[in-house]
Order: sequence, then structure tokens, then C-alpha cells
Amino acid sequence: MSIGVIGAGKWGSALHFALSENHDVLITSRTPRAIKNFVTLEEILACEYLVISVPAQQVARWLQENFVFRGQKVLVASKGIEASSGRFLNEIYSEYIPDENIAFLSGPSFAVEVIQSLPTALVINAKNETIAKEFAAFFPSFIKTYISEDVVGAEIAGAYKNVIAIAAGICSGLELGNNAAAALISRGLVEMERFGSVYGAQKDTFLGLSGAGDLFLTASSTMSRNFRVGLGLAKGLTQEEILEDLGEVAEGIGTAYALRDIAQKNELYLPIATEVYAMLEGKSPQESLRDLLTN
Ligand SMILES: NC(=O)C1=CN([C@@H]2O[C@H](COP(=O)(O)OP(=O)(O)OC[C@H]3O[C@@H](n4cnc5c(N)ncnc54)[C@H](OP(=O)(O)O)[C@@H]3O)[C@@H](O)[C@H]2O)C=CC1
Ligand SMILES: O=C(CO)COP(=O)(O)O
Repeated sequence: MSIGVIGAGKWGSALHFALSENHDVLITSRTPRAIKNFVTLEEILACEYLVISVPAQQVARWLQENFVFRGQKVLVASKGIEASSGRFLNEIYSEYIPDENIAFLSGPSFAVEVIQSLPTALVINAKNETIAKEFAAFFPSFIKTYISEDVVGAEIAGAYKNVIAIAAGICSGLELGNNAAAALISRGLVEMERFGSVYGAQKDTFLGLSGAGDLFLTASSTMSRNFRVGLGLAKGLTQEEILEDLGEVAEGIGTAYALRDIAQKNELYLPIATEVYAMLEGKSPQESLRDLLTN
């Protein structure tokens, strides 16, 4: 049995660390690194189990240019919706990997805490229960794992909470208070669930680790990159300035563009996501938050 991680960013590296507790795990990335067990992509693709942590906006291109399906079982660790097409990750991956071979990771999990072996709970979501259980068994004891069949629900929850986290960061940056933050986060959860229901997602997914759990984590902490994007917008910084400062991926940005497009095409009411999109496009955060929070 062999396991390989693709993408040595913050999350891929943390997952590599965690999975290595009980297994010999290989890792690769676009940029080579002098770390233990770092190998070529070709070697990783020969593994039986793959964990892929390539940012959502790059996944389609990465698969097209690099991926060869040889019957591997794949755990997708990214969270986001493709901005250019509005496609969910499970749709993008389905062109390369059959449903029975793929699982999606969700739940509240800052990489910096996983890398310190702090207690964390994750959900492995897959249509094929056997593969979900196989991946769940690889995690060390400090990571409690759950399994679920609600792939689309987990995916939407994980992607959407990043957009709400941006809004929460703006709310905090504008010093609108705890009442406003609680209103925004709870309305955000309702908005995520309502959006998910259009795609057949289960309500319970939004009430549990993948939804409320991950939303509460990211929408209330400066450890979240997406929350920090919100803080930057509240200061009046542009998207470009914020991203340069951050130096890491903030999936809520691309996902806000994707949601705005999906909302327009399908006439869906997504008030918070639509305002986040508008602020990313230059609308005043004060005006947006007033529109969201007051009569
Ligand atoms: N950080 C966290 O706490 C968590 C993150 N996630 C999700 O994991 C995913 C990855 O995030 P994270 O690792 O934190 O992000 P980082 O910004 O730390 O790293 C992103 C990595 O993606 C790689 N990358 C960027 N562009 C490409 C490309 N075109 N082709 C191939 N690889 C590319 C880079 O590889 P290289 O450096 O080799 O160039 C980089 O290391 C995101 O979807 C995020 O939402 C999920 C849960 C927790
Ligand atoms: O998804 C995450 C934690 O579960 C990480 O969130 P950020 O990308 O906002 O840091």
C-alpha cells in the first residue's frame, strides 16, 4: 500500500505530516522542495492512494496537464468552486476519476494546528463507503475522522464558508461588533444550506463539521486567510494588494466570483456572496455591510 500527497502548500504539507505518523508517505509539488520523501510527480502517480491539495482555481488545468488515471484512489483536499466555469471540484475530477475511486475532505482544520498535532476532526466524503473508510484509517489518532456520502454538500459547505469568512473579516475590520458578526455568520450558514439544497445537499452536512464547524472556525479567526482578505478589504486595500500581502491561497475570492455567476444564471438569492463579490469588485465595504445588516 502506498500513499502520495500532491501539493506541498500549507495544507498538503500538514496532511503529509499527519499521514506520515503511521505510514511512509511520499509528497510532490509544482516547486521542488528539500524535504523528506519529496519525489517526482511520476513517482507519486504510481501510488495506490493520492491526496491532492492543488488550489481549486488551478485544478482543471493541473489535471489536464499532469494527471494520468491508473486506478488510484484519490482524496481531494481543496475547497473551492472554479470561477471561470462555476464547476464544483467533483464535476472537474469526474472527467478523470470514476466516482467509486474518489473522496473529498472537509471539516474545520487549520493546517498550522494540524502540523502541531492538535486535536482535529475531519470528514471523508465519498459515494463509495469503502474508500472513505480506507482513507479515514490512514489518519493518526489526534485526527478524529468521520465518513459521509454527501459529497456535494461537503464540497459546497467547504467552498461557501470561505466566502462568508471574507464577509466576517470585513465586519470585524469595520468594528461593527459581535452582534453583527453573529448575524452575518448565522445568516451565512442559512445561505450556504439554501444554496446546497438546490444541488441535493443534505441539511445535516451544513449543521455539522463540514458546514457550521468549518464556518465558525474560519469566520471568527485571523488564522483564516479568507478572514484576513476581509480585514484587508475593510482597510480599503485592493484585491491585488491583499493577495500580495497574503502570499497564500484564499479560495473565497474565486468562489465568490463563481457563486455570483451561478446566482445570476439560475436566479438564486445569495445576498452575502453577492455583496462579497461586489466588494471584491470595488464596492465600498461600509455600504455593502449596511445593505446586508440594516433595514
Ligand atoms: N491551509 C489550510 O489550513 C487549509 C487549506 N485547505 C485548502 O487546501 C487547498 C490548498 O491550500 P494551501 O495548501 O493552504 O495553499 P498554499 O497557498 O499554502 O499552497 C498552495 C499550493 O498550491 C500549489 N499550486 C499553486 N498553483 C499551482 C498550479 N498551477 N499547479 C500546481 N500546483 C499549484 C503551490 O505549489 P508550489 O508551492 O509547489 O508551487 C502551493 O504550494 C485550498 O483549496 C485550501 O482552501 C483546506 C483546509 C485547510
Ligand atoms: O479551510 C480552512 C480551515 O478549515 C482554512 O481556511 P483559510 O483558507 O481561510 O485559511
